[in-house]
This record gives sequence, C-alpha cells and structure tokens, in this order.
Amino acid sequence: MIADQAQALRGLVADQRRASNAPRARTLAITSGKGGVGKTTMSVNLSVQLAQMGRRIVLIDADLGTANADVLCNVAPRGSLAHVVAGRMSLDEAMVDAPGGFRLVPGASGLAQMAALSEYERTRLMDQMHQLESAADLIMIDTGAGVGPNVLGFLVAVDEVLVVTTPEPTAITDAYALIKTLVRAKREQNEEPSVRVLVNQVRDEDEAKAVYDRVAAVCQRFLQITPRLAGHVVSDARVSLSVRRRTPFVLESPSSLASTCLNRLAHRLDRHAAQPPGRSLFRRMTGWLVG
Ligand SMILES: Nc1ncnc2c1ncn2[C@@H]1O[C@H](COP(=O)(O)OP(=O)(O)OP(=O)(O)O)[C@@H](O)[C@H]1O
Repeated sequence: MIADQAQALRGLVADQRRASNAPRARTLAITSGKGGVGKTTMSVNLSVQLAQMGRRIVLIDADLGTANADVLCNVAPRGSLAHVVAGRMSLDEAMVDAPGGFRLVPGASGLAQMAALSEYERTRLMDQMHQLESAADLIMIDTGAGVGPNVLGFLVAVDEVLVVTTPEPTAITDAYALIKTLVRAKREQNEEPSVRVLVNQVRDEDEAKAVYDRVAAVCQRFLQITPRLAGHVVSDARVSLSVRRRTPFVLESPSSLASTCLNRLAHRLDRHAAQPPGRSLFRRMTGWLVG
C-alpha cells in the first residue's frame, strides 16, 4: 500500500515536471502574527475586488483553527478542505461561487495538522492544488494566525506573503516574529521570501506608514530584509457592519473609505501579479507535503 502511494507520488511529480512550462496561477498567502487583526475580512474583500477586476480568483480558507470565510461571504459550503484531504471530494467539487465572482474553498476548523496527514492525504492534496494552478490567475490562501507548522508550510510554498497587522504593539511584535520565522525557513532552502505588509484598522495613511516603518526597521536590522508596504485599510464602522450582515464591504459600501483603500491595494497587488511567476506551488509544496 505504502509502495503504491509512493509510486503514485513519483508519477505525480514527473507529470508536474513535464507540465512545468504551462501558465499557472500566482499564489499569495494572507497571514498574521496575531489573531483578530482582520486577515479573513481582508482576504474575502480582496478576492471580491480582484474578481471584479476580471481576474480568476480562488480563495482557500486554510485557517484550520477558526475557518470562517464562508460565514463572511454568506455561502453554504458543499464541502471543505477536510473532505478534499480525506478524498471524499475534489477541490473543484468543494469550491463554491462566492459574492463578486470569486471561488471559495471553505475551511475546515476540525482538520488535523497538515504535518499529521497520511501520505495518501498529502498526495491527494498536492494533486488537487496542482490542478487548481492552471484554472486560476491567483490562488489566495487565508492561513491561521501565528507560526505553527501548518501555516509555515503554506508560507514557504507561495510566491508572496501578505502579512496583516494593526497598529497595536502586540500585533506589530507578532508580525515581526512571523516574518523572522518565515525568513529562517526560506533561507534553509537558500531562498528569500517576498513579504508585503498590510496595515489594517488605521486612522490614516500616515499612521499606516509609521507602523510599516517600525516593522521594516526591525526587519532590516535583524533579518537584513525590507518587506514592502502593500497598503493600508482604515478603521471603518462599515467594515464591522458588513461582517455582521455577512456581505463583503466592497460590495455593500463601495464608496466607503475602507473600500477605497481596498481598491488601491487590489490594483497594487494586481500590477505585481502581472510579473512572470517563479516555481509552481506544487513544486514548492512537494518538500513540505512529502515530509
Ligand atoms: N478596517 C476595519 N475597520 C473596522 N473593523 C475591522 C476592520 N478590519 C477588521 N475589522 C473587524 O475585526 C474583526 C476581526 O476580523 P477578522 O475575523 O477578519 O480577523 P482575523 O484576523 O481573520 O481573525 P482570526 O485570527 O480569528 O482568523 C471583525 O469583527 C471585523 O469586523
């Protein structure tokens, strides 16, 4: 049985090598050091905004602790990442159409640690992820907060990491701790991560710039990297209202200050996404998933 699975995996890797020149989606993980900073709210609204700009967006809710993107979007999940991992559904079957035109793979709060998956489960997840790469322009992965093994595996595998923080000192400290862990993990593979910082719940652009400067200064001093500023989103009562109404704020209040910020962020990320991608998500995940 194990020999069969290993053979299947080798076949899969060979297939992907052959297909490595095919166009593929860029991959972006949205993460945070501290919980509750607005990571999921930003993931959902960014997905809506980019979809409305004509991009094919898939958002995977990989927050295994508190998966709730489906709740924010008010969609009824047919299945989740747990069903995909268990082999009961394909990623395509688990995906649901979400508001604004993006597709969502609902999360699975009860899913075991990725590190604890069996070889069959890992192989299956890799295969499914790879199939997705040619069916989307951008795959966004909403990870859990902090730097557990599940989160780190995704962060190391994607093209780019968007770290969400607020001006709270604890959120800033935790954002730095997460970037530090990511930099170390990437350097073990002789790579440098591409990190952007999104400052959420600020008064204005000046406050966002001050928060970014603090994060960038410690990163430069202790890690010798300079993360880029992706943008900011102001603290806006319409955001929490839209969360309660389970409608993305960029749809419910398109002319609000928060929506203006989100729009700017989406255009900036989209410009960046136009650049040619590097290694595929599948290839990057191989090391992590094969273990
Ligand atoms: N820009 C903003 N203005 C006002 N409220 C906001 C803003 N961004 C997020 N919030 C509020 O912060 C709360 C937490 O947001 P969210 O659930 O997206 O955080 P999270 O980082 O994904 O949390 P978790 O760690 O639990 O996954 C929500 O109630 C949301 O309404």
